[in-house]
Amino acid sequence: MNTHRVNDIVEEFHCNNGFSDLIIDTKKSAVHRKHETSRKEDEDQSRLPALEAAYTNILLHLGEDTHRAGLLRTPLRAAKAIQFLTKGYHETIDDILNNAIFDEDHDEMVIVKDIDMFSLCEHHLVPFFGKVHIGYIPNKKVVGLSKLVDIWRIILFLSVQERLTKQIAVGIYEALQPKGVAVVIEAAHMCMVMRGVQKMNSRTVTSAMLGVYLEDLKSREEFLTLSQRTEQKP
Ligand SMILES: Nc1nc2c(ncn2[C@@H]2O[C@H](COP(=O)(O)OP(=O)(O)OP(=O)(O)O)[C@@H](O)[C@H]2O)c(=O)[nH]1
Ligand SMILES: [Zn+2]
Repeated sequence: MNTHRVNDIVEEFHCNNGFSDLIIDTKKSAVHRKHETSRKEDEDQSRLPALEAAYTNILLHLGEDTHRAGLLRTPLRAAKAIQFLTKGYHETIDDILNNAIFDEDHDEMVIVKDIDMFSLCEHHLVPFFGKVHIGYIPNKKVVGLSKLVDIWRIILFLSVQERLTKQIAVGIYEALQPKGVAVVIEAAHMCMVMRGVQKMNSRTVTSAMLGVYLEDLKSREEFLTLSQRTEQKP
């Protein structure tokens, strides 16, 4: 594998996207993490009144009566909901994977597929959602399978599907240093379903490949075949 090439791709990704400290973090101590979590909870709390006021304003500009019973607590609820739906800003792939990486002499492909995902389209602030398939080829280290599923929690923020796909691949690559990482996302964009072109059944498929998946066609094909295969139910 051409390690330099992968490192260049990873570095370029950080430079172009400017959120290296968002998702790919250097190893942090547990105490540091706890401290950061409570600092971010305080930050969220302090931002609630402004968000609440903003939602009141939106409702007013939609011509709503913000004093009617059904809407009285809506701005606060909506403010808390948007904070939840963007809570990925506060967590990193390293936070999720780091405690469950262990030594294992396994060098065959591992695939976890059909992971439910939700995110918000940064153009229209509406959801896109679907499935993530993740494959990696270990390099003496494997990660707890449920931790890969947990990645759905940290991809809650404003994004576009292509960037998000690469972000997951780069995050796993940096945390696990495997021989290769492959990520595919298949998602429906509500901005194309509920408005715009109104295509109910359109799906967007994006992929990101790093390490051996970049150069070895067989590994890439094996991942794509296995991740797309629908199992027959007994
Ligand atoms: N590449 C990419 N495009 C996206 C994603 N989410 C939304 N879009 C597109 O972003 C584009 C924004 O285009 P604009 O013309 O600026 O906005 P718009 O007038 O609201 O576009 P329409 O959605 O076509 O009505 C649209 O083509 C959307 O379909 C995404 O994750 N990736
Ligand atoms: Zn959109």
